[in-house]
Amino acid sequence: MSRPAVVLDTVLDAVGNTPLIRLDRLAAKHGLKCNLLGKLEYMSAGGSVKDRIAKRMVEVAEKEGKLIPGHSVVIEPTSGNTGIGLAMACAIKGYTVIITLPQKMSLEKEAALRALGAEVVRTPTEAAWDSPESNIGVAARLQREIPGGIILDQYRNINNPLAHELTTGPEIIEAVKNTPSTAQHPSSGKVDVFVAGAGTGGTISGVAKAIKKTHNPDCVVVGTDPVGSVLALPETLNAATGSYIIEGIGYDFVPDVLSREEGLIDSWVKTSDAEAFAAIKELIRSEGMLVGGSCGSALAGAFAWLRTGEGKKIAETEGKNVVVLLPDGIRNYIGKDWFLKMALEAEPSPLAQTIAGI
Ligand SMILES: C=C(NCc1c(COP(=O)(O)O)cnc(C)c1O)C(=O)O
Repeated sequence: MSRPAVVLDTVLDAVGNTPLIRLDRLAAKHGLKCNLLGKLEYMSAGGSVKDRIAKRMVEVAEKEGKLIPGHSVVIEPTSGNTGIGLAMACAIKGYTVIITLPQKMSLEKEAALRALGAEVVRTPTEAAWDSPESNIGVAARLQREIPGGIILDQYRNINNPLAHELTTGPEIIEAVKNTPSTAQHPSSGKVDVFVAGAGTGGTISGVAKAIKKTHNPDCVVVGTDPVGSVLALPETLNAATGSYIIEGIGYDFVPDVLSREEGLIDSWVKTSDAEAFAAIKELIRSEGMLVGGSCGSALAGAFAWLRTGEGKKIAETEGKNVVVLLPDGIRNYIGKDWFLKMALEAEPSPLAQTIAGI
């Protein structure tokens, strides 16, 4: 998996190719006999899984003649990470970029966007997706009014899920296939379960297609969706309403790129902020991975699915490979109250007491 030791042309050549890492300590804490593996997307150049779609959407738009250097203004509604990926590409390629970003999203993401040269327009978090005030509505107005304005549109653009069908999925498959089964780490040699959260749904849809079409049609794909979002199926799962703090996942509409065809996403699990924060704390502490909020949602959803029914059987079977997509890292949230509370809250430890006594 490690990158070839060659000089890369630009940072865009360092997008993706992220590691798939065993979460053995965490699996043991949860009594899992199966393999729990984390796809660590904060190791991508821009810091998240969304780098991949940003790179592909820009490169395809250029090939199609839709992006003209010195003329085009890239405008995108985003919860931040897609924007960072786009701003990274635009910084290199010389396009102006405007990002519409709901107030809820972190200042850290806004700072990264502005450092990359993007203009950032904040929009009300509570605005419905189809209202003129939403980040989608404001982006549409800016595109109409600004000469050369173009929205690459992660919610409809087929290059969103395609980026994952062509890169994220194959990387996961290759990593599992290339890792031999050993006495210490028995492996089925297949991706038996894939768990991911959904925002646009591009990641879970694209990876699921790659795995089921080219590798293991029997892989169980599990989507996780925050309480308050409407992406899960059956719809009855979405009865509870309300807001949530975790960024990047869940919506009040179903994006076009979220594939809902029969047999692609097999199950959905609803997750709460509290479950996500607890899972992040465990993951950081057990595995040393400096992950972001939605990683906790995906992990909490995985643990919930592995506790019941078919999931329980998988959990109790040595060698089964359960892959969890971990979308970004703490860089995006390091100053957020929820993160500071989780990281700094006093936990009486003998060592702390010893230190205090010195
Ligand atoms: C939609 C956007 N982000 C998706 C995202 C997701 C979901 O990825 P999707 O492929 O969009 O379903 C999960 N976690 C984080 C931290 C994310 O940023 C965005 O950045 O505009």
